[in-house]
Amino acid sequence: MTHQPPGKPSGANRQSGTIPGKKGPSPARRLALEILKRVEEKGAYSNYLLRAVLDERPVSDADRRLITELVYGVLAHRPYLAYAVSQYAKHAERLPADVRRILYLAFYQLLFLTRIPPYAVLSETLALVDTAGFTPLKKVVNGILRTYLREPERVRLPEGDDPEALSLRYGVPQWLLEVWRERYGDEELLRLLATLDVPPPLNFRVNLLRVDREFVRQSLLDRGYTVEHGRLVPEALRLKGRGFPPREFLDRGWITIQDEAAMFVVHVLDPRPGERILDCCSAPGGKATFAAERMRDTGEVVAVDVHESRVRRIREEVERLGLSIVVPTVRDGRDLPRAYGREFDRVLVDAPCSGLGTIRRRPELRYRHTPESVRELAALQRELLDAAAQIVRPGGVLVYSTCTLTPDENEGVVREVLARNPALKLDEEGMASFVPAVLRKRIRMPGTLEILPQDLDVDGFFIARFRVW
Ligand SMILES: C[S@@+](CC[C@H](N)C(=O)[O-])C[C@H]1O[C@@H](n2cnc3c(N)ncnc32)[C@H](O)[C@@H]1O
Repeated sequence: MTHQPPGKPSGANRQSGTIPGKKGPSPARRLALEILKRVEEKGAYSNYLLRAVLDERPVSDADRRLITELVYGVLAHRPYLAYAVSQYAKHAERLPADVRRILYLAFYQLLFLTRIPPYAVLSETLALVDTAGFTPLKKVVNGILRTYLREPERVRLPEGDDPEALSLRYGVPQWLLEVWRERYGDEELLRLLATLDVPPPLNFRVNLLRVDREFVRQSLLDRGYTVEHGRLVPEALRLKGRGFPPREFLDRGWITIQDEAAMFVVHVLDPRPGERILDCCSAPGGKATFAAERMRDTGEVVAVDVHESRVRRIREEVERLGLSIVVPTVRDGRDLPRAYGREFDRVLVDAPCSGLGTIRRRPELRYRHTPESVRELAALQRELLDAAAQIVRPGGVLVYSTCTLTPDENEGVVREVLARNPALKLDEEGMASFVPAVLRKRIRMPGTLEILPQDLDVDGFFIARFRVW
């Protein structure tokens, strides 16, 4: 996703004339279009959908990489691509949504993936217009692309650091840029944007109940993977680039794909063997199952989620990992005090949030949220925390985490919940004991921690650790 200035097309690409595109489009472009449509129209998460599609369709490694690059790139740079298309099409907004998507795919390749020759982009795009059922619009699309090839200088990446330029250059909405600039200042904001603009490593944890981390690392090295140790937790490994670990490692329950900052949340919760833990928003079970692994599968982890279909995912994960102490439970987290007394040693509220710390993996989130949706999520998070605080045993631990970077959620929620729950205290010492030196500067409110992607190349996360008295 690194930005490159629009490339000048070669002479061969400037010729106009017959419309290419007699062959069918490559499977990569067809699948990329299908995924983009489902993300935009059905609200699917791009990272889950990509993984599912790539799992079920037989595509080559090269195509996997291209599909991933196209889907993430188009989702991340939609405003810039829309602006680029509008420079060559008078009424682009009147084109059917699928044809616009096809044009975004084309312009993403022309502007960002300059290794793909423009004539290949042209013929692939026209073939895609055909198979998508828009043959009558082939001439229009051909005209738009050929005009670009003749006059590429009409579209320019804006320079300068004003919000409009940054927004187009990095694909982050202006309201969010303002929030981040106010919170982090100019320098840190630019570091954050630069990090969000490059593909993240793929992190996963090793199930130490089944296999040793070094064994997994060595097995991957033997198969030609570039694999490193994690930087925050001892169970973590990371793959460089957009590679994916072998399917059988997952099937055998050896590993679980999870960002390292998410793993770190479980370290801060610090569940111990034999304890009773409740995870109040737990699907698909990433943290609940990690808690069980760290508890050596003794004690109990009640894994609650409000969505039945998502609780099914927890069950599948529990089975895959061979765990016995996780109890998947369908319930609204706000109703917990009706079902339980003050009986849990530790409770985790890994709350539904705007997810803006994960936009490298789910680029679409940046355009799904607004200041209003953030405020609504913050209100839900407060309710969930209020309820969770009532089922922690006296002296027990409550952890609140999100994978987002907005102060209305996160610190804003902590402040309000503290103000109305005298039984809750931020656990400043406990939190500090988990935080490595490199992250100490991110403790703004003692007892809480904000992790930024540029710190350790992980997702952006917020974690607060409370004691309940
Ligand atoms: C950030 S995700 C949890 C991720 C999970 N902890 C993990 O590590 O795999 C938030 C979850 O909250 C659930 N959720 C949303 N509203 C809820 C509510 N009122 N009560 C319980 N769960 C809720 C969503 O279904 C979603 O699965």
